[in-house]
Amino acid sequence: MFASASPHLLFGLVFTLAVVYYLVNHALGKRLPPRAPSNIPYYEHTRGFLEGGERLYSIMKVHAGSRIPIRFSLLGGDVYLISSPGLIRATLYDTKKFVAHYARARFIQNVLGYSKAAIQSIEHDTSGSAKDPLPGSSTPANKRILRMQQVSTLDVISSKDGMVEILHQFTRVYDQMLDERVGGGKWVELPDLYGFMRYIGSTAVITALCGPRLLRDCPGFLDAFWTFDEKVHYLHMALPSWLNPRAGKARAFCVDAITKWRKGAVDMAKSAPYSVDDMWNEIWGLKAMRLRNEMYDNFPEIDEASRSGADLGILWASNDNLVPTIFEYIFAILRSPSLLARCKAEMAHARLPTRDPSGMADFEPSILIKQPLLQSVLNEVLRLNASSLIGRTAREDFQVDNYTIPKGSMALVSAHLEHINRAVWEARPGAHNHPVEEFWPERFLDYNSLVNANQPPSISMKGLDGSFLPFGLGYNMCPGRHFAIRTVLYTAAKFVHRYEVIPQRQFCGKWPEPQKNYKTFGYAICGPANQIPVLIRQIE
Ligand code: HEM
Repeated sequence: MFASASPHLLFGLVFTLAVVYYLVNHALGKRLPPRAPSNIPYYEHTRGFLEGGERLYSIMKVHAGSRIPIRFSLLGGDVYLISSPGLIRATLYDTKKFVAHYARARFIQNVLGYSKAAIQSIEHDTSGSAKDPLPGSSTPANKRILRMQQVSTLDVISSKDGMVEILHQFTRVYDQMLDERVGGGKWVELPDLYGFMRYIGSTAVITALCGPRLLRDCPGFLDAFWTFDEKVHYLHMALPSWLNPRAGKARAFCVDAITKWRKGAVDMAKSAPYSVDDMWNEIWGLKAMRLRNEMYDNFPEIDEASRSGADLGILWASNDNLVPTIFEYIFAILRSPSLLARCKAEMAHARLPTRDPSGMADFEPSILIKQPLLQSVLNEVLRLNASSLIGRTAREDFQVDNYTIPKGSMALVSAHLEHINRAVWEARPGAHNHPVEEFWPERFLDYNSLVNANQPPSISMKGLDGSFLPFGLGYNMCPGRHFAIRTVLYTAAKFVHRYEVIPQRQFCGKWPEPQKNYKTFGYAICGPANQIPVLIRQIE
């Protein structure tokens, strides 16, 4: 009875709220942006946002290149899709007009399971995360949680020392696991290259951030983590847990494991003192994880489960984009022998004298990131696969031509839609023969400014401000981007030098055409839809 009555009640309530909202805005004379057409108003778009994946992709993709905001009416309120480079710059660069933390708060409450009391500490902080509080904020310094999160966590991750340490820990674990599983020179069958890389990659990222204990003490963590990852869009809509019990169960499993891990760290730190200068140790992993725990001690209203939910958020943000990007990058160059050869030639500039007794090739990340083709391929992989919806909240009414996005509304920017805007991408020099759907490794190279034909082309991002945004834009853009870019290039350089990989027989020796998995559309890099069975052997 309850099960059948409650959706109708919910629908009735939300419908009434939506009508009131519309009438109030109309009475105030505001002209809202046009509503995205739908066959069944409210239901169709709500369903798209709920189900996420292909359905969400299909209701959004028709608006690629729109020059005015589009309104999606959901049960629960409107959201505005912002498109076109100028509007995107206005939305994402100006933190006085649009702020990130209300969208983040909604995410951590619904997806990460923050308690109501804990979420209030964020909602009541009107000061923003920058050093200087936002104008008009009266939040006292000791309640500036957004700023404290920035300093304890995001600044450490994005600092040079932090980045170097995470990269070091990541590659140490990654290489060791590759060695154990596919080292030794014999052909090894892998039923799915992506599944294999996802397992190794997420083990390495989580160890780099939390040290070895979390995964060692909780062997089921990775399975639960990737199930949670698939359900993020569902949790975000805050529907009753009985509608999708797997989502809540996967999150609860991860949160419990993180709580045990953090309690273990606090206990161990009492008997095995560490240096506060340690950027990484086995107790806490990266310094940021210790600092954020100390920070939460200032906020008694943030209970243990909420702290663990927030830590789960850091693990999610660091894995869900990076891990599929490493795969997509390696897969893109493995599939084309000529591209592989050209990438290897650029990787050679960064090759270091071998330090490893096994003779394993080593590379200098700071040189890899300067190689034009390697960068162009990475940008092209990100262009085609990034799918994040970047959320901001309007602090004041935002006027676009005759339309108003009302104060307090949620604005969304879709990285993917901007990345397939023909008006921008196909107008770039040399791109008229390369439609936006095509993977064109040279898309970001500038052949036009070459003085002579022997000179290698350089990378060009000209005209792309507001159009290329795999890591977001502005003050709140991804703090892990420097680490991510180095990690992808470094891991790929080692992988393609050390291993030979061939597709298994069902593809008759040919690589399958990449098929995208849209399940995580809106949140993360879209990985492959199908399993890719391969044979792999160590050659160096
Ligand atoms: C290819 C890899 C990655 C991509 C494409 C990516 C993309 C993004 C995007 C689009 C955002 C939202 C930015 C905005 O709102 O403007 C974001 C936020 C974030 N990313 Fe990344 N990311 C990647 C890797 C990483 C890594 C490796 C880490 C950690 C080591 C990380 C940590 C974070 C965190 C903590 C946030 C939230 C920041 C905040 O709350 O302000 N990301 N990322």
